[in-house]
Amino acid sequence: MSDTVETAARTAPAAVIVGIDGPSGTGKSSTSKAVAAKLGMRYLDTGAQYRAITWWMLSNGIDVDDAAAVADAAGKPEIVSGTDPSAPTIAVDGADASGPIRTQQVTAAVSAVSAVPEVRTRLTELQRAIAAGAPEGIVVEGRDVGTTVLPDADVKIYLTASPEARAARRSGELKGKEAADLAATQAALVKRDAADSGRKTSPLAKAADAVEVDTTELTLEQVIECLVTLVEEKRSA
Ligand SMILES: Nc1ncnc2c1ncn2[C@@H]1O[C@H](COP(=O)(O)OP(=O)(O)OP(=O)(O)O)[C@@H](O)[C@H]1O
Ligand SMILES: Nc1ccn([C@@H]2O[C@H](COP(=O)(O)O)[C@@H](O)[C@H]2O)c(=O)n1
Repeated sequence: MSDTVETAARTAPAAVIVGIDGPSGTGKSSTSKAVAAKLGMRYLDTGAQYRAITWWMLSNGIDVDDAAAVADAAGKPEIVSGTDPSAPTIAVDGADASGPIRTQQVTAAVSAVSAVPEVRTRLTELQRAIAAGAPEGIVVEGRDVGTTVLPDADVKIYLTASPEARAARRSGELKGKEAADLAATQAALVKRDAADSGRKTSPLAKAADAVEVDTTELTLEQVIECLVTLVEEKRSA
């Protein structure tokens, strides 16, 4: 081995796998993307994949409350995630789905679809394959990354925040668009969390070895800094 190659091998940061879970609106996407971008890692939004399959079900006339029908169709759509943290993408059957998956209709239906075991099996396999194919390391965010998808992840984070803070953040996003009032936003968040935590298969839960970070009183920048420090400690260990 030449000196240059030897030095590069010694100084290259370890490719770590980071799992970030937590309830809706706690800041998983914003912080995961920023941490991955800062550290030169890939980024995977598993929620976008559940939204994508939900959008496909709705677009193809599948009754999302009919678990058997959803299970039968679970293998049909092709879901492709792009993992560049500065421009993550999601495509269904070759078409960009990044806009349609964020509609209220999809948000209202996604918990019913994500509760179906056949859907979870399909997407969990896809998520593991994407993580295994990321030599730079990857930040994967969702609801069951630390408990089920990547139980051997090097760093596990569980983000929380009060329902009031989460609703205020979300209402800020909606301002001028849908003018959702704070109470309705909070009720919708709490309802989705209850469904996601209460399902039988792989519910939203904190892994026993996850570090819990309450972001209620923290700015986005403070959360990013905290997570970058945790990942860097692991990479240099
Ligand atoms: N610590 C913070 N302080 C203030 N605003 C924040 C903080 N973290 C995130 N936000 C803002 O809150 C909103 C929700 O954040 P984000 O989409 O990252 O949450 P999430 O956990 O991924 O939500 P979901 O699970 O519903 O996709 C965004 O507008 C984001 O900019
Ligand atoms: N690992 C995951 C990730 C997401 N879900 C389901 O998808 C919904 C949408 O997630 P967002 O992060 O985009 O809000 C979420 O409410 C869950 O129903 C999941 O089950 N597992």
